[in-house]
Amino acid sequence: MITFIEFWLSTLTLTSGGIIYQSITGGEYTKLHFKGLAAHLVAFVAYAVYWMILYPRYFTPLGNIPTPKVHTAFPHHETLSNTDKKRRILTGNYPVLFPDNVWVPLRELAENTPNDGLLRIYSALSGEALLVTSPAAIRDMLAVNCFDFAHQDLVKISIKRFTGSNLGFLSNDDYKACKLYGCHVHRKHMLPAFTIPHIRTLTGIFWDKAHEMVGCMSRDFRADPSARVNFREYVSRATLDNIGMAGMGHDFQTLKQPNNDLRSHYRKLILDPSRIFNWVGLLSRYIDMRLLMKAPIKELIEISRSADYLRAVTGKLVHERSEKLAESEEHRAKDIITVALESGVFRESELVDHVMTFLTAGHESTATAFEWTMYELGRRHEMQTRLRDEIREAIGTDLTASDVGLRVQSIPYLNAFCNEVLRCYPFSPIIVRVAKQESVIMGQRIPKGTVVLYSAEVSNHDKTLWGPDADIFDPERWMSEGNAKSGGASSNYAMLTFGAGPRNCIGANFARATLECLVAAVLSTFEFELVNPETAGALKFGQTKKPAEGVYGKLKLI
Ligand code: HEM
Repeated sequence: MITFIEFWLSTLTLTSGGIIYQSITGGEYTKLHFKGLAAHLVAFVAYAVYWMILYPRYFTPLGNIPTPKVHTAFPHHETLSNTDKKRRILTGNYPVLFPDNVWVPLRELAENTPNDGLLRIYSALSGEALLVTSPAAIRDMLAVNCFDFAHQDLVKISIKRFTGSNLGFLSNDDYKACKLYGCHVHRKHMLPAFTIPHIRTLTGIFWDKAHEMVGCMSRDFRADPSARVNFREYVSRATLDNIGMAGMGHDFQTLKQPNNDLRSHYRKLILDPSRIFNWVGLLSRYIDMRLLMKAPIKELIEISRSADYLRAVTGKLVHERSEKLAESEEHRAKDIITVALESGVFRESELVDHVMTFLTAGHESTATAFEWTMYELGRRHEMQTRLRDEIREAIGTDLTASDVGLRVQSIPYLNAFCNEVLRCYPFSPIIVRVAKQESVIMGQRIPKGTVVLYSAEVSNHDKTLWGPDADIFDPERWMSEGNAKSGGASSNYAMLTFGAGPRNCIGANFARATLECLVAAVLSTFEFELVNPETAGALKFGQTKKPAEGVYGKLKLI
């Protein structure tokens, strides 16, 4: 349906077009023209006043839910009184229109505003959203009523342009619309490829890629032992090649050829968030995303071109996989696409969508987890030494043995360390959903259209769930008896790095196993310390939790 702003813009264009036409042709402006313009102005002001001032105070159906009365402040504002920090019409509970990392102030708001599991938050132009904070509320949103909450159109439409109708963005509506198979069926038939037993069969691939990455690092190190190493540069290639091999049995070879076409297109698609999307995001509240995405903006055009390139490559690979299936290669580890093809459920075009999703969802997220692991290890030498000793004891000295990848998976301290990194550095610290139909969370009616958020950053650091040391990086919490899976948290909904419920991350086991191989490969070959300990932890602007400048290490071969 056409939005108010779209209607307003069209009629404004007609009215002002009339005036311009009259002035060009020498015709007379009528009073009616100017009354029309004035009416537009009044309608716009009334619209803005209602939604930005009156609605949040008097008309919202969520008015009984607690909301912070203040906006979070920059550090230099700490001396301001609460009156000076009052929630603002333009920036809501945030200090600026577009905070660099929106989850940082969100955590402060959640910790300082007493609530029973639901919190009302206001953002740019007083946009309203609910944050679920307690395990009971998270369970209702992500498990009990999970299909009532879909991704925002902004995310769906922009990502769907290159991933097609992928797993993550299918909602109940899509399910009904899908003539042949629905998302539940897709996920069900994709799941066997992501179970722990099947991931164990892929660990040989994960290890080979990790080992190859370390080979590249060693070669560069020998060429210049004093060089500082940017871990991102290596790991982003390793994880891309890894998904190519484990996903489709195809080596993208970006470790061997860092600047090949595939990688440069991929970088355009994923690695460079642009501030322009802040504005696209805001406008999408008022104007249909499909119109916005057609805007002739350079970044959008380039993204579309790169998406087309990657889809063409993926399409070709899926087709080759499908033909090869007839030849049956029982002796080899089965890549994800082969497992999916064997189910007989998927069309080739659907598999292209899924592979594009795996590339999008799985590559950068895993690479970033590895960067944060290097960041923590580089600052904690005793932990680095302990981890190295345990890794070397478990895998021995023959790093080319066929079962190294598998042995890496059962090193308790490595599991614990990686879990702690994933807890403290969730790649998607905040996930935004929209109620596609009326729903209920903890007995509270949630009207259709309500924006509902869950935040791994908030929940993963919640002291009521994790204990008073929730802010401290401590792998030991995963080592005590019975805590290997829970980290000692008091709820199954305390750790949200991979989401929760039926639509959680399908690739969580894949990501964990890959990460552990990458870390083990580096530590079994090098000792290292951080070159930039003061700045490596600074966050990159955007929706994901990434180091801004990269984590740089000074290596020493062992
Ligand atoms: C450290 C690495 C990773 C992190 C932190 C991560 C995080 C997440 C999160 C939070 C979600 C749920 C989003 C929501 O609630 O809407 C998700 C969904 C998803 N992830 Fe991951 N992910 C990672 C790695 C991977 C990998 C390696 C793959 C595939 C190879 C993958 C594939 C997917 C897919 C397909 C979905 C959508 C699932 C569905 O809706 O049915 N992810 N991921």
